[in-house]
Amino acid sequence: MHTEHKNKSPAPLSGKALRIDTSAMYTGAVGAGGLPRAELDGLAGELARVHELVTRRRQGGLDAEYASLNLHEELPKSLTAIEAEAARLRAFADVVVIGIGGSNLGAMAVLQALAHGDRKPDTPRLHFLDNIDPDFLHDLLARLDSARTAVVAISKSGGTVETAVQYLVLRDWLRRTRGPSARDHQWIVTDPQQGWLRALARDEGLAALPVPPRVGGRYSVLTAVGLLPLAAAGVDIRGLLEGATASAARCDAPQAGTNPALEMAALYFLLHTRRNKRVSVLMPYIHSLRLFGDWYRQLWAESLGKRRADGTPAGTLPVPALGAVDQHSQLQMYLESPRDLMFAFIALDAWAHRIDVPLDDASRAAFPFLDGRALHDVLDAEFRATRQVITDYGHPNLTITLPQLDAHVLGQLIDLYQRATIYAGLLYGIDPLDQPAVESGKRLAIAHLRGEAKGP
Ligand SMILES: O=P(O)(O)OC[C@H]1O[C@H](O)[C@H](O)[C@@H](O)[C@@H]1O
Repeated sequence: MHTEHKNKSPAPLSGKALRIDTSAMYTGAVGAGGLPRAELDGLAGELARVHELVTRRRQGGLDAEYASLNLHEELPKSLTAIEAEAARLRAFADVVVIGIGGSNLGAMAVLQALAHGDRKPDTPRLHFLDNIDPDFLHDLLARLDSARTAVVAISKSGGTVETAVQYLVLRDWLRRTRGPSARDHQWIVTDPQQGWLRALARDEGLAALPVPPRVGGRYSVLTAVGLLPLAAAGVDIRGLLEGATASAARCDAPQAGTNPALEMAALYFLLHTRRNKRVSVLMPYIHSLRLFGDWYRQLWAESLGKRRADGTPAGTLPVPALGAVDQHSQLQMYLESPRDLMFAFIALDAWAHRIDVPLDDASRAAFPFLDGRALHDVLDAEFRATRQVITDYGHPNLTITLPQLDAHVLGQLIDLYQRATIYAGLLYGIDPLDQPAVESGKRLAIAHLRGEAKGP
């Protein structure tokens, strides 16, 4: 498979590692709203316990309870199969990817981050369908030529109703327009044994890839769920997994000082439970990480938004934001209204392109401070200024700096957040892998469709 990654010699891992600066999470930087370092030190025993739990629960590869933490080791075995299906998808001009929540947020985030919405040569256009919107779907179908369109239905459970209904519409469209060859335009990614989509793939002999049974949707971007559409779009999926591998190795220690995922989890947990910081804003200063915020929101919210054994709520409300855009939208409230916020910024060291601000005499007179500056200088100044005022207002914050934006670094970022989320769940004493409350809503929606629901 052609990938950028294979065409260049891999950079040394250390040079490509993302950096995490947590200094502004502490009282020294933000005053009473932050943590004294001693409080983190006081959690050392608890962190060692949680680390031990994770180590135990991830033993056994894909059969482990925490199989999602083993994907960087296990998925390389499946890459040949994933890449073979991706190569077949690349014969199409358009690929409609149907899936919702964990079954599409990761792929959308990675694609936006690495392709900026552009299409690489010889790759299909990807169209993601998650929400049900008859008008949107109507217009999409009106634009597509079924002869040149493939459909990929992705659902871990294989029965999510939003995904099922839209897949049925697309399948019907393919059957009406392509007849018996409609089959050759369909791909399924789902549980290897169970669910409606798996039975269908079996009965109709459709191309299908498995999602490891013990990997839940929001932890599945590094399985065929994310990797198949991403590989079809020409994303360096091996680079993603290598980045996750580097992060996993880095996040293996039982102490916060040498395990960034454990440290992040501990700081969020302590700031929530001891300083009442109930909202965690993720604010990249990288436009193409906008959808990464949506992926983070599901990961954090569904994993941690639960009741603890003593009845108190676990988890902070994840709020995705985007610099510099949200300086002009949310910053006022961040600064002056609630006192219950903490922030994670994501910044970038090396942009792929330099664009200078071209000044003539009149514009130089209006903006003398822009003389000799490039666009990234402007963004960087805004990032530093915003972080400074947020710090001055007493909000704890950390900064993750990406050396560059490529598949390897993104793989690190994904792994870091997945690990931190699981550690945080265990610190709260809840199960970071389930989502029981969501299931009751699903059951009720079905009752409404059956006409059996009692509510309004
Ligand atoms: O992948 P699926 O089984 O279709 O599930 C899609 C989504 O459905 C549910 O609402 C769950 O709460 C999510 O965690 C999941 O990602």
